[in-house]
Amino acid sequence: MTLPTTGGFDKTPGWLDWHPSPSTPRFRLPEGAVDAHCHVFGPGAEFPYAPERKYTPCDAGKAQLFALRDRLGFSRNVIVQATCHGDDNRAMLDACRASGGRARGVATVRRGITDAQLHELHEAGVRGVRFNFVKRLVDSTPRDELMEIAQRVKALGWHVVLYFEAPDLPELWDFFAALPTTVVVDHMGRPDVTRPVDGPEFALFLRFLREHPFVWSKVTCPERLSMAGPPALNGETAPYRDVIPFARRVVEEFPDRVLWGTDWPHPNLKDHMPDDGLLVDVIPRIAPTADLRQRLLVDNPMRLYWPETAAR
Ligand SMILES: O=C(O)c1cc(C(=O)O)oc(=O)c1
Repeated sequence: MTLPTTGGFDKTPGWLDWHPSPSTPRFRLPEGAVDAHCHVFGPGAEFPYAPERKYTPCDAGKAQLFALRDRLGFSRNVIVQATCHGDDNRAMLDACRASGGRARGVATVRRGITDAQLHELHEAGVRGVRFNFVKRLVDSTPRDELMEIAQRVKALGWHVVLYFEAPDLPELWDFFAALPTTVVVDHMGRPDVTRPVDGPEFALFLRFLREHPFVWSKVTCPERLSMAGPPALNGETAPYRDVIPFARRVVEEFPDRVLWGTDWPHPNLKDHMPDDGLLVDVIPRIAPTADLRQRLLVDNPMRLYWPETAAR
């Protein structure tokens, strides 16, 4: 068991480190399953955190990520650029390159990036860019710049990953709807799960998916969205009961446009750090049939990130 380092950086006060000894999941993942949302942090001594970051994490490097992948039973990872690295994609690219083709990436880029640099990212395994609208994580989201980037990456066959919170969807709707390529929403657009799953807020998110067939959703982060728990700790077999109906609704209505991921190493959790093995055991509760699980964990992420080898 290795404990996380920080590479000389001071962690944000109250920072929760990744779980040191996740349990082996009881649920057996289908062959070829993809963890389609995870991050690497540093290590800070090799890949320093960005000056403009809003938090300083513990290190969570590629070796730990690949060890977790193997322990949980995943075949592949999609590594999403974390905001603590700004638009310095080196840690994520290094992990993709070291994965032997088993990791693809989602980058953060700015307008000044050249075509040659974009091609370099593609060579390393990047297949998307992330636009972040969560105010506690980024300072600005210039829409003309984002639209320009979206147009450029469309030409490479990439998609756009969006991170926003449910109350902001009405205001962002038209901009999102105008994006020219496939769109993947992080963490179901962060619904308030104390509200009814049939209520107006989540209905708007479902309508957004229904009216825009190019929009996908990650059914991720019950540990982040849950208000009532119980947490995925100490062998709990039915954690995060309040989030399950939301994720299940999305999986059942849009089975070909959903992705699942661990969100390891779970940045900015305040309350508890989940046991990632127990988090994997949530999957059959949100995707109750083998067919839904095959699409969620294998077919959909393969189509988006490894289209050259996807079966269907
Ligand atoms: O909610 C968060 O704090 C969070 C942060 C990041 C990031 O810093 O990139 O990514 C996530 O998926 C979630």
